[in-house]
Amino acid sequence: MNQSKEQRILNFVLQNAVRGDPCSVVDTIDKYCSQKEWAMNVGDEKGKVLDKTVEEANPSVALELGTYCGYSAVRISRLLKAGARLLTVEFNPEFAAIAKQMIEFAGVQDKVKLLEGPSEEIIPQLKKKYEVDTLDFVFLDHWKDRYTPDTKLLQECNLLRKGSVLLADNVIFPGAPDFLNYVRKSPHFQCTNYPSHLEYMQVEDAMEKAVFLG
Ligand SMILES: Nc1ncnc2c1ncn2CCCCCNC(=O)c1cc(-c2ccc(F)cc2)cc(O)c1O
Ligand SMILES: [Mg+2]
Repeated sequence: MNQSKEQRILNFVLQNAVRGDPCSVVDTIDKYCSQKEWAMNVGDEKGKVLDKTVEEANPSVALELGTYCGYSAVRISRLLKAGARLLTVEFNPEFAAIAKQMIEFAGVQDKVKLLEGPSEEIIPQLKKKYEVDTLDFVFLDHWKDRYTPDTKLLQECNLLRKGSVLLADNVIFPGAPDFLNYVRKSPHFQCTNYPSHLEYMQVEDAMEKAVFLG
């Protein structure tokens, strides 16, 4: 049975990156996906915006919606302080299996907890089952039409506190127009737009930061 693209990406990392070195894993995925096969990792240009936002937030507890191959989970967790943790949610079992291996190869498995399932099921479990009080940082990179309902769900579940930082990928392409509308119109969020480009392409894209005001 021939391999999936995600399996080919993982194999390229296992053969070319340095085990235990998250930066080399990130760079190796970018090399493969810019030269061989496009894939929907956040990529290096938007990845630099992600890095700056994570460093500014300096989260103790971070959530990622949409793990895919683990590129942004490795990218985020390499910046976390000692004792901080990233919970990353993946719906697709094949992607989750690839991401688990990617995270372990990068050596960040002690900082990252991979949760398999749909975000709408996992979010309501975060407090009781995963011992989360509130989230300091949330990276939205899953189905674009889930950004708004899941943001509302995070609020309803009291998972946000004054200063919690949401960062959303792809608000231009593929686009998340209702999310932009929702957070920009809401008195509970302070929004900032970061124009960029779709990963590995010259297509316009952007990230949106929405800080919860309480
Ligand atoms: N826990 C959960 N709950 C719900 N859905 C969940 C989930 N966990 C995962 N998913 C399911 C998300 C599937 C991937 C989401 N990301 C995307 O769909 C995405 C697509 C593009 C793209 C751009 C140009 C093109 F021509 C084609 C595609 C680029 C991106 O940066 C993207 O992030
Ligand atoms: Mg994305």
